[in-house]
Amino acid sequence: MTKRILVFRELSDEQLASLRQDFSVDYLPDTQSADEPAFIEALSQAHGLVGSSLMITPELLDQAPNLEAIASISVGYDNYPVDELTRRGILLCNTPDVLTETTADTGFLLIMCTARRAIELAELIKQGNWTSNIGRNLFGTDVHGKTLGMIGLGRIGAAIARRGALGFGMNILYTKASPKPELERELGARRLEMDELLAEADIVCVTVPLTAETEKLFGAREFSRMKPGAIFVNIGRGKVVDEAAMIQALEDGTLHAAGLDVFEQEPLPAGSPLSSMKNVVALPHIGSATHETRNAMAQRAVDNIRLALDGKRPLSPVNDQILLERN
Ligand SMILES: NC(=O)C1=CN([C@@H]2O[C@H](COP(=O)(O)OP(=O)(O)OC[C@H]3O[C@@H](n4cnc5c(N)ncnc54)[C@H](OP(=O)(O)O)[C@@H]3O)[C@@H](O)[C@H]2O)C=CC1
Ligand SMILES: O=CC(=O)O
Repeated sequence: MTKRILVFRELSDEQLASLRQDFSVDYLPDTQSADEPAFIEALSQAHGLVGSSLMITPELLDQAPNLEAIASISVGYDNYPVDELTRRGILLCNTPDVLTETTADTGFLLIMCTARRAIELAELIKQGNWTSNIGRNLFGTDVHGKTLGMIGLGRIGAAIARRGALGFGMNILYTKASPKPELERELGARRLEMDELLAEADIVCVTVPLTAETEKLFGAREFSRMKPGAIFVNIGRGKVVDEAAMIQALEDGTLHAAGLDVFEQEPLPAGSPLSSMKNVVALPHIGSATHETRNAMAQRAVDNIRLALDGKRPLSPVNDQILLERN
């Protein structure tokens, strides 16, 4: 029997053709919500799913009696009910590593743009308002030589810290990660308690995944413990931060500026104060959004789903206890 795959994000022609050689493929790359009838119809037949960003609920899984594997085109998997997938024997795969450096570039872009007020000052020119020399009121702050506090020091966190330490001579602090002796040697990184890090860091950068433990990890209390003039960057997930508390901290000056690629609700709702605050650089979740990296992520997902549906070990399984139980 030919297995069916529902692909709900764009793949290259070559990737799609390679899947079509061996599987029956339903291709719905423009799916915006898992409620769409065409998606539900294809889901009811699917043995495999390939896509990203849809909230997959247990109720939705009830409508997928044949489902064996999901290949997410993302490294984060907070939109999947992992325990429920495992209970049902459905293998979940993600795309670690291939997006690490690109996402770290975006993290550093946020650090640079926020500290040097690059977007705000570029707008000055676009709006025809560069009429005299820039004065102190528009100066930024240095990045080189400053202290970078990493919340999470996994793949992406380490890649950002490396840019900071080796490229910009920054001091690296970290918390919310197990000890990393190699990075401590390579980068001179120091592991501190959260409050100690907040008191020392000039720039705080969030790279932890969204989990039950990290949800609203950052709130009014944490912002109030940051150094005056410090900058906050979030490249992890929006819900790790209490967004209302962050807006309040930005408004009352507790927090100097923020660089954000992720938000509590995405797309950012029209009218969110974050879309118009001068001391905020907000990007539309573009951490990994380059041609090269999105293609590599899609290829990883294609490879993962093929291996999983062939009964082999995928390249990057999330709930690989299923594979152990099978053997
Ligand atoms: N903005 C964007 O476009 C993108 C955002 N992301 C986000 O970045 C996150 C991190 O990716 P990546 O660096 O590859 O992941 P890793 O798993 O390599 O790193 C996660 C880091 O967070 C730490 N951590 C702290 N608390 C927890 C917890 N409760 N559960 C799990 N980890 C915890 C880990 O600690 P330890 O070192 O002890 O394991 C680790 O240092 C993704 O999950 C995703 O949410 C990813 C890609 C693009
Ligand atoms: O947010 C992106 C991801 O890959 O996770």
